[in-house]
Amino acid sequence: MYHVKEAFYTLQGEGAQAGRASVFCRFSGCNLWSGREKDRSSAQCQFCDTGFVGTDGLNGGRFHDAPALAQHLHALWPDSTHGTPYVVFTGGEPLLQLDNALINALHDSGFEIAVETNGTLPAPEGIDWLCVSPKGLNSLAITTGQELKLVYPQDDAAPEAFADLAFTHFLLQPMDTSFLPDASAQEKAVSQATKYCLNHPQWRLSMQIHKIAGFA
Ligand SMILES: C[S@@+](CC[C@H](N)C(=O)[O-])C[C@H]1O[C@@H](n2cnc3c(N)ncnc32)[C@H](O)[C@@H]1O
Ligand SMILES: Nc1nc2[nH]cc(C(=O)O)c2c(=O)[nH]1
Ligand code: SF4
Ligand SMILES: [Mg+2]
Repeated sequence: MYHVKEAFYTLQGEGAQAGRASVFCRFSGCNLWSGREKDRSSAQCQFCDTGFVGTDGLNGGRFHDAPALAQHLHALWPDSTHGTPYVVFTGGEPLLQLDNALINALHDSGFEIAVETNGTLPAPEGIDWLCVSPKGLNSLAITTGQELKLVYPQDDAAPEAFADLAFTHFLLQPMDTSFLPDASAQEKAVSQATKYCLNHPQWRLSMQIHKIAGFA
């Protein structure tokens, strides 16, 4: 059984694939936060910008098997004659639920598969684009992939700790603090990330373009 908070068709807003048409599948649940505000200050990840509790979002629900979820996601892709269908599994933490059966079912229906993960859990084989986004002191179970996208700044996770890992792309994403107690940290995060990328050209700036442009 797969628990999906929401699923929708949009443009990837972050990272090296920003701007690409994508079906997003947001799984319910995370291993670093319950998703409840009362637990945020004691969570292992405290800056999350996402709601992932339950299955009540747009196109969300409980799916009994991989073919059922694959069919549900395929129906959200608008045009099977042009371009390669692209699905982004996110959450919550998608590696709590994504398995070989679902990867095979999506590949069978022609999808290229991307994953956004906190990197603390092992990944199944067959993911085409793996984006790891480290969270504080939580140790990484995944140290290779296409993209290392670090939310910046984080007290316990400096870019230097990840710069030698085997990723193709390295991105710094300014922390969105607009919903946190210190909302004014936002502007500072953008200027600090910009400065870091200028001084360390291995790293690229990742702005969250869906928030700037106002889409999901
Ligand atoms: C909501 S997470 C879900 C996937 C996975 N649990 C993870 O943390 O990578 C999706 C992406 O949003 C990023 N993110 C979460 N909160 C953020 C914030 N306040 N500002 C900027 N990026 C954030 C995460 O680092 C991750 O790259
Ligand atoms: N457009 C858009 N791009 C995204 N990239 C990563 C997202 C996420 O929440 O994982 C996200 C999202 O929620 N929306
Ligand atoms: S690990 Fe990802 S989904 Fe979990 S709380 Fe942190 S940002 Fe949110
Ligand atoms: Mg998001």
